[in-house]
Formats: sequence, C-alpha cells, structure tokens
Amino acid sequence: MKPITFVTGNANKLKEVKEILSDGDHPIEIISQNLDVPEVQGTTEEVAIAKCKRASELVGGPCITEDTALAFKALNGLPGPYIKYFLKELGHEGLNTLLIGFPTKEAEAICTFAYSAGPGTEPMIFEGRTAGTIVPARGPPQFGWDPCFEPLGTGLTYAEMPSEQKNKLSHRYRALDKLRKFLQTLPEDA
Ligand SMILES: O=P(O)(O)OP(=O)(O)OP(=O)(O)OC[C@H]1O[C@@H](n2cnc3c(O)ncnc32)[C@H](O)[C@@H]1O
Ligand SMILES: [Mg+2]
Repeated sequence: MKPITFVTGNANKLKEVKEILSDGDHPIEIISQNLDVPEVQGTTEEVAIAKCKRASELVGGPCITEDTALAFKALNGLPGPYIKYFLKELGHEGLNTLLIGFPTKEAEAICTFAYSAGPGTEPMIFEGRTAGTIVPARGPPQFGWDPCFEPLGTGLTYAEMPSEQKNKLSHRYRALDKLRKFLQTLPEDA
C-alpha cells in the first residue's frame, strides 16, 4: 500500500507511530511532515477534525494527524486536549498537585487519529483509550507525561516500560489498530 503522510511536530509520536505501524503482516509506511497546525478549542474530536482539515490543506493531499489528551476523572475530563499547555506550565509535579484533595487520581489517555482523503473532505476519526492513574513521576522523562501515567494493572509508568510494552497497550496503539484496519481497505490509487 501507498505510504501515508503523518503531519506532526512531535518526534516522539512519530517514532511510536512508525514502530507500531511497521510491526505485523501488513506494514504501513509513514512519511512525515513537520508542520505547526493551529489547534482549536473543543472536545477531543472537534480538535482532531479541525487539525486534520487544516493539515490536508497545507499538505495538498491525503494525510493523518493525531491528538493526545489526558483526561482526569476528578476534573470531569480536564486537562483533556489542553494537556500540552498544562504540562508545559505545571510539569509532572504540578499535574499531581492538581489532584490533591480529590478522592480519585484516575485518568484516561486518549489518542485521536484523524484521516483526511484530501482538502475539502470530512476527516474520519479513530480513537484509542487507556485507563490509568496519575502518580508522582517515575522513569526517564523522555516523552511528555509518560513518567506520571501508570496504566491500570501494570505497576509501571509508561516511562518505566520498554517501548515494546507501551506500544502493546497504549492509547496510541489502540487508535492505530483501528486506523490500520481502515487504511488497508483503501484502494491502491487512493
Ligand atoms: O504536532 P502535534 O502532533 O500536535 O504534536 P504535539 O506535541 O503538539 O501533541 P498534542 O497537541 O497532541 O499534545 C499532546 C501533549 O501530550 C504529550 N504526549 C502525547 N503523546 C504522549 C504519550 O504517549 N506519552 C506522554 N506524553 C504524550 C505531548 O508531548 C504533548 O505535550
Ligand atoms: Mg499539537
């Protein structure tokens, strides 16, 4: 199948997407474009759809984009799609501090891929979720909030896991599993 263009400014996302999609019987080749696409406010779906529409206009053809949200149960899903700015201003410690006084530290990592067939078309959405707990940072701080997210039942934060382990249970893996199945149905000349 033809390679697909992934528009992202995040090198860690790109690395994981390549690892996950190159694995298995039908590897999918990724071409990346590092473009800074403006992100609107709204639900994770609204943010993902608007970003993919804009990305396909910039690319001038089909593309995929990805949005990651971290939803705290005690905060009714916030910071959600705004986690990037919360992490930047508050750090790992601040994310924990936010939850002081709340009875639950439960959170959900949400990955939303969007596929656009080209400018002017309505993007399709593929979502993956992984449930976990917000904990004081453990493990190498290489990728975003990985050190303070512990998926349920693992006893390890994302940052403490080998990448093969994260890539088998992550929000990103679960969304890509759906996207992969869809991409395989596209005609060769799409
Ligand atoms: O260009 P794009 O693809 O938008 O890349 P971005 O870094 O701006 O990414 P988002 O807008 O989706 O913001 C998500 C934030 O969550 C972080 N993040 C994304 N996936 C993650 C993961 O699997 N583990 C930890 N942090 C992650 C990422 O570094 C950002 O700070
Ligand atoms: Mg972004």
